[in-house]
Amino acid sequence: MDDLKRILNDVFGDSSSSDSDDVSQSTLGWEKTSQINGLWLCRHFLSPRQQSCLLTQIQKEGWFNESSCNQAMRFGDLPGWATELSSSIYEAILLSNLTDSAASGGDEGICLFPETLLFREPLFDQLIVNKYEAGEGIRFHVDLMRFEDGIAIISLDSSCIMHFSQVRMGEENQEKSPPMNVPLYLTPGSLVLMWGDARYLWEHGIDRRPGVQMWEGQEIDQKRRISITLRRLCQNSTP
Ligand SMILES: O=C(O)CCC(=O)C(=O)O
Ligand SMILES: [Fe+2]
Repeated sequence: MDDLKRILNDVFGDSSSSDSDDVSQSTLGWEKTSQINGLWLCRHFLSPRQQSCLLTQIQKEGWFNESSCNQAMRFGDLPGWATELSSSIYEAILLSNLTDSAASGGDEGICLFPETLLFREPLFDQLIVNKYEAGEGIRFHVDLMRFEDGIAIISLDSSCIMHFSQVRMGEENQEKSPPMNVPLYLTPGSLVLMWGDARYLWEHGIDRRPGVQMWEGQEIDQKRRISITLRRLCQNSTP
């Protein structure tokens, strides 16, 4: 129990400290997307204070000083704040596996992140920070094969809908039925974990053109959005 408390304090701070808006164990819930294996969302992974700390760190990097620059990439040694973020993700998964019986048990269908991925070292060695202005998104894609399985995405600043669409294997299938499309509502401070089917058999994309970002009949207010994607390069790949 003491170990759990220590991990909780390491990840989210001491609940008796003044940072009372930080997310605590009781609010850290994981949602599984029922249609897609290997896709998990933790809606309240970062508190507002943690989000603004991260945004300050990103601003300090100076990557987006030029308005024409909307993406920064790092390989190998990541900035300290990204390494800390990676540790928080690791510890949050480990903790949830320990405390939430629904997420444990080693069955890949219901586990948050397979242990073979969780216990690799380092967990992540590649970072992409994307900056999207209102109306900007990212086309449907499967992340490049030079990255291993097991990807984490943090959303900051503005909400969006990420859509997942089944990868089409052959033309024959394409004529039969439209691909299944699954929307995922990403709020600031949320964490997405993507592995297995979600990483290889589904494309993901974000279309933020006016009129497209609809959720429960309402259009989402589009502002600047920052995302942090953490991945690991395949061992035989060069950056
Ligand atoms: O911005 C996002 O939330 C996703 C980014 C992404 O899919 C990528 O960089 O491959
Ligand atoms: Fe991606």
